Amino acid sequence: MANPKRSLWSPGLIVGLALLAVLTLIAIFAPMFLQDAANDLTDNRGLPPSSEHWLGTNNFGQDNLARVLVATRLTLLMTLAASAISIGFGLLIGIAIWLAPTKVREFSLRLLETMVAYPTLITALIIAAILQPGAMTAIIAMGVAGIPGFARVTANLAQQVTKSDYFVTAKFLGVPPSKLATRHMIPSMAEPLLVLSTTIFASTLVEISALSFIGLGVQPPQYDLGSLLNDSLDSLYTQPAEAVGPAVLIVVASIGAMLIGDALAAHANPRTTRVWSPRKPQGNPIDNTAQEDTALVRVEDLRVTMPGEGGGTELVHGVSFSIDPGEIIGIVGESGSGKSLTAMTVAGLAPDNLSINAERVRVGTMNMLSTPRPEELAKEISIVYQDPGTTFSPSLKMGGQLTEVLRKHANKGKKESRAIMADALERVGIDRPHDRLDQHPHELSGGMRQRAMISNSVVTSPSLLIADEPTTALDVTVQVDVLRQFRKLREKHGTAILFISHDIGVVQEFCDRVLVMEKGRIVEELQPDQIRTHDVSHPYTRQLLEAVPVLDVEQEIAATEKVRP
Ligand SMILES: Nc1ncnc2c1ncn2[C@@H]1O[C@H](COP(=O)(O)OP(=O)(O)OP(=O)(O)O)[C@@H](O)[C@H]1O
Repeated sequence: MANPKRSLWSPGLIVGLALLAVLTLIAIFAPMFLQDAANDLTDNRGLPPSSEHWLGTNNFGQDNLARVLVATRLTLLMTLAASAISIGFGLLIGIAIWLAPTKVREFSLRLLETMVAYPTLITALIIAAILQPGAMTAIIAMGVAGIPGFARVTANLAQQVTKSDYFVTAKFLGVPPSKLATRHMIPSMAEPLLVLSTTIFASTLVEISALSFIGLGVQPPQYDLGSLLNDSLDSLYTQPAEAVGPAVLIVVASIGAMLIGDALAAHANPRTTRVWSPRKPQGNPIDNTAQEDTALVRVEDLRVTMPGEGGGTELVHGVSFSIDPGEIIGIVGESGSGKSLTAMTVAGLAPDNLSINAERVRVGTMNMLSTPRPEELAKEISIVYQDPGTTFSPSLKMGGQLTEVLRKHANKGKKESRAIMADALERVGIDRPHDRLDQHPHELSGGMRQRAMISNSVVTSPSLLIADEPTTALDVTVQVDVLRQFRKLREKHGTAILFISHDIGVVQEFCDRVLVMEKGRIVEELQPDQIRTHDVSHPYTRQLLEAVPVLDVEQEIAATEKVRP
C-alpha cells in the first residue's frame, strides 16, 4: 500500500518521466518530419559530424541522427508490445496458479522455477532462431521469454494474498475465481507489479535491441536502435559517431524506465513489513548524565516526524518520561497513538524514513540517539515484537537464531546456549524444547513462535525489556504465563519493562505506572489503583476503561501459581 503522506513526486520520478516523455515525442514526431533525411540515399556518404549532420552520415549518405530518431518509434513500440505480452500472460499465469487445484499449482510452480533458471535472453534467442527473423519475431521471442519471470513474482505475491483473512473469507463465501482475482488479488499486488513492469520494460528494451544487433530482430529495410548499432559496426573506427546515437538512446530510455520504477518502489509503503532499523547517530554514544540521574531510562521532549512538505507531519509530539531500574511501565492507547514509535526510539530503532529529535533518549549510559556499542545494546535491551511471524528468519532453524545472542554477546558455547534456551523454552510452556530448537520457524505455531521470542528476550537478563503488545496473539492462560515470566525476570535480575498494550485491563495490575497515549501525546500518567477505581481525569482514558473488559491478571497469576510450581 502506498504511503499517502509521502510525496510521489521525487526527483527520480520527475527525471524518469521527463526522459520517457521526450522519447515519446521523438517517437511520435521524428518519423513524420525526418523520414526523408533518414531514408533517402544521397551522395553525402560517410560524412563526419558537422553542423548539417550532427552525427555524420552513413555509407548510403543517410543522416545518422535522423535515422536514430526515426528508429526510436519502432524500438519503443516493439518494447511495449513485448513487455505487454510478458506482463499480461505473466499476470494471468501467476494468478491462475493460486486459483488452481493444489496438484496443478505445485506442478506449475516447479515448472516456473525451472523456466526462470534460464536467462531471458537465451530463451529469446532460441525462440528467435526457430522463427523467421523480423520485428514480430523479436516481439514474440522477448515477450514469451519474459513470461516466466513475471509469472513467478505474481505467484509469490498471490500466495501472500491467499493467506490473508479477507481472501480466505471471500473464498469461503463462494466468491467466484474471476472475482477473487479482480477484486482481491490484482489490487493487492498492483503496486509491486507496477514497479516490476517498469523493470521489465527497461530490460526488454535492451534485450530486444540486442536481438536486432545480432541480426535476429528487425530486418532491412526496417530499422530499430539495435540494428542501427549493428550497422555502425563496419565503420566503428572511421565513423564512431554513428554508434553514439543508438547507444545513447537505448541507455536513456532504460534509465528513464528504471528511475520511474525506483521512485514507485520508494513510494510503496515503507512499513508493509514492519521493519525497525538503526538510525543515523546523533551525538556522543555515552550519556554522562546517567551518573547523577538514578532513572534507567530518560526520555525528554521526543518528537518523531515524517518528513514532507511544510515541515512534514509530526507523529509523536514531545513525549517525556522516565523508567527506574526494575520498574514496569505500561503504555496504553489506541492503534496509531504512537506507542511503538516511542518504544522503538527508546531501543534506538525507528523506521528509516522518519526523523527523530529529542532533548535526550538515554538507557543506562547509552545515548539512544547515537550508536551505542552493539554488545552493550544486545545485553542491556531486549525487545519482544508485536508480530511473531516476521521475527525469525524462515530459512534458519530456531536453535541457531535463539542462541545467537548468548553465543555472541554472553560468550556461551553452543552446547551451553542450547541448554539455556531449551530450559527457557520449557519455562514458557513449549513442549519438547530440544526438538523445537532443530525445527524451522514455520514448523511452530504463531503462539509458539511468540513464546520462543519471549524466552529469547529474557535469557540475557537485560536491564530493559521492551515488549510491544507481546501477549495480544496469545490465549489468556499463556498470557498469564508470559506475564509471570516477565515478573520473575524483574524479581531475579531487576529488569525494567516497557510494556505496550491496547489493553488497559492487562496493564492495570501488571505495571507499576501506566502512561496513556493519544494522538502522539502522553495525556495522562496513572497509578494502577487509579485504573482499578476508575479515578482518571482524561476523557480518553475513561473511554479506554469503559471499552475494555478488565482481566484480573493478579488473580489469574495467583490461580496458575497454584497449579504450576
Ligand atoms: N515508518 C512510518 N512511516 C510513516 N508513518 C508511520 C511510520 N511508522 C508509524 N507511522 C505512523 O505513526 C503513527 C503512530 O504509529 P505507531 O506504530 O507508533 O502506533 P501504535 O500506537 O504503536 O499503534 P499499534 O498499536 O497499531 O501498533 C501512526 O499514524 C502510524 O501510521
